[in-house]
Amino acid sequence: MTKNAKIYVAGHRGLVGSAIIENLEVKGYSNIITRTHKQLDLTNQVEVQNFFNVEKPEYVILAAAKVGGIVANNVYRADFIYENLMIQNNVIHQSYVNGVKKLLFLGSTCIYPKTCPQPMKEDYLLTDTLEYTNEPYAIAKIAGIKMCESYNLQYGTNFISVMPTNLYGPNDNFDLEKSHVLPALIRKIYLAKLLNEENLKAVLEDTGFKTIEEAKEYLASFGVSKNSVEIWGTGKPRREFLWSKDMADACVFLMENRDFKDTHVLNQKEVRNTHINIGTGKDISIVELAETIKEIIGFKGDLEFNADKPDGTMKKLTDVSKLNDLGWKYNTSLEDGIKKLFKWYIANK
Ligand SMILES: NC(=O)C1=CN([C@@H]2O[C@H](COP(=O)(O)OP(=O)(O)OC[C@H]3O[C@@H](n4cnc5c(N)ncnc54)[C@H](OP(=O)(O)O)[C@@H]3O)[C@@H](O)[C@H]2O)C=CC1
Ligand SMILES: C[C@H]1O[C@H](OP(=O)(O)OP(=O)(O)OC[C@H]2O[C@@H](n3cnc4c(=O)[nH]c(N)nc43)[C@H](O)[C@@H]2O)[C@@H](O)[C@@H](O)C1=O
Repeated sequence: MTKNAKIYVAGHRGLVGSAIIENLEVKGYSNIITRTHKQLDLTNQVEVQNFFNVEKPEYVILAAAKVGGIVANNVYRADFIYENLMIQNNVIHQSYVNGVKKLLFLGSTCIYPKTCPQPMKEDYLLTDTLEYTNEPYAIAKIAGIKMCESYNLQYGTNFISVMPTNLYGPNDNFDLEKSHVLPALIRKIYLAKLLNEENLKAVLEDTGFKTIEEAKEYLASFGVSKNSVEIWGTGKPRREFLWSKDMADACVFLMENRDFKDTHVLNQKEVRNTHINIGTGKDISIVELAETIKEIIGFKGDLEFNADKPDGTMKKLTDVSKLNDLGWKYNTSLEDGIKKLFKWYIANK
């Protein structure tokens, strides 16, 4: 990629897209194009076709998607499969039609089987059944990988699929129902601390309610009170977390250094080199994560585990040897990342 190459970053206001824009700008890329969801609905085939016809991007980073935590995935199952399939079908196909030189598609580690051997190697894709809570989303993501693979094989395109582990960072979603665990716990534990300190003005500012009774009732429905915070599930599942800016650095590194034109077929049926994991290679239990966040925020109350909420996959740890062998490693420790995100939340909420 030359520094003035025309690069379209889809989903530039999101957690991943915003980090990718920042990384590209720091590295000197000067011709980045973006559209908000309102300006260009990527589920709309005609709008996407017109956009590509007019703009003719040379490179595409597809970070736009319907994204959410375990409960959002489980409840809004139809939206997750429909919107993700439509977005990726439109963008990947128009990238082929318009001669895009390289496209990066973002999948997720939920594409691997529910009881996958750990750490999860790229080759474990489609070796067993998926975790049910996020099956529609995972199936859409697998379709995206297979679409890139198929276009590479049939049309000689250079479409790269990456499978990032659980991400967190600036512009994360802090919604108490729909977000992922890390931002959810930062916000819940912070609000419990504010209640505990009787800092009611800050509670109202954060929640947007007019009266403290309304705010307390709302927070109680998510298990947040001055003495305790509810943690979904048993706390036993293990997750691997990567700081979004490290993830963005890995994506740009791959755009600059990796060709997926060499996707190849083994024995006429087995395909290798279709996607690559992005992670740290280190995991932590949800109990340990909650304790760490509690310590960083300075909340003295209890953590209460609600086993009526889903645990999801019990362990998701990526094998990152492929990426490490290419010369990329993560930078930010989980503790530093949580401190930075808490600071970001206070400044931007
Ligand atoms: N967050 C995580 O832990 C992980 C994320 N990923 C993947 O990374 C990618 C980015 O996720 P993340 O940054 O977290 O998600 P966010 O929800 O933070 O951002 C998603 C972006 O997509 C845009 N978008 C959604 N629907 C449409 C649409 N129909 N048309 C146009 N734009 C749309 C949104 O635009 P707007 O803001 O304008 O609504 C938003 O900018 C996804 O593919 C996701 O699967 C993979 C692994 C983990
Ligand atoms: C990125 C990834 O994200 C999702 O999968 P997930 O890893 O299960 O994501 P999660 O962050 O929501 O939960 C992780 C664990 O944490 C527990 N947990 C405790 N307390 C809260 C809590 O308050 N909120 C949330 N969200 N989870 C909580 C929760 O019960 C679970 O055991 C998928 O959408 C999937 O498709 C995907 O790709």
